[in-house]
Amino acid sequence: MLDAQNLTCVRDERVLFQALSFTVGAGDVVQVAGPNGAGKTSLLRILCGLASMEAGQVCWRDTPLRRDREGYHRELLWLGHQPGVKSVMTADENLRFFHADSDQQARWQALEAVGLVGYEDVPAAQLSAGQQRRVALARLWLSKAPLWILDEPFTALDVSGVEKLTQRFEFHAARGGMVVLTTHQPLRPMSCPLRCITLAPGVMEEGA
Ligand SMILES: Nc1ncnc2c1ncn2[C@@H]1O[C@H](COP(=O)(O)OP(=O)(O)OP(=O)(O)O)[C@@H](O)[C@H]1O
Repeated sequence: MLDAQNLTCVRDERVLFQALSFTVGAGDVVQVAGPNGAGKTSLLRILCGLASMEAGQVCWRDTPLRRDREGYHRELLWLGHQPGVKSVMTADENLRFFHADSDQQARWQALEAVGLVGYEDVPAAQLSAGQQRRVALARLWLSKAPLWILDEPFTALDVSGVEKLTQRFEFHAARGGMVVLTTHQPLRPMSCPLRCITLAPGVMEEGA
């Protein structure tokens, strides 16, 4: 469904990756790994159509992104490595901002799923770093997008937060969803196919 074809990315005259190809199919979870500066965020932003590349193309459902960006973005949920919440808004208002068609019950259930019962009406600025991250991640319980591209979603999460999120990935994949994520920590064995693409200077590997 998501098809990365011969991607080459150069930043500051340095080749981050070259002729990188892979596909992400229904039910796949793909981890992009590599040391700081290897190009993980750059790759994710290219996959989202948010950054340029020197060569290659990304296709979604056999169509190059440049031909139907709007259609692609309707099927994509992208969470960058910042907490991704608006600090003056409450947790509930943040979810309503991104999912205007959601009802309050669904939003509160999403907040409950990420362990934020009792924090629905608290401004994000008054939440801890991990709680702010959980507000952003609550979108994964509201979104109907089949493709999730997530940059370091585990950042600032405690052990229970990591486990809730991992279970959510398994749930999503079991329904034919797809997840592409970066993380510096190993993922536990999952009930769905998990692949790893490792970026490192001069190395590009794909492994199980
Ligand atoms: N817009 C840009 N302009 C110039 N250089 C950039 C740009 N974006 C990224 N880079 C450079 O590309 C390299 C890769 O950055 P990137 O953020 O993709 O790495 P990363 O693997 O996600 O790193 P980290 O694990 O630290 O998050 C870095 O050296 C960075 O300075």
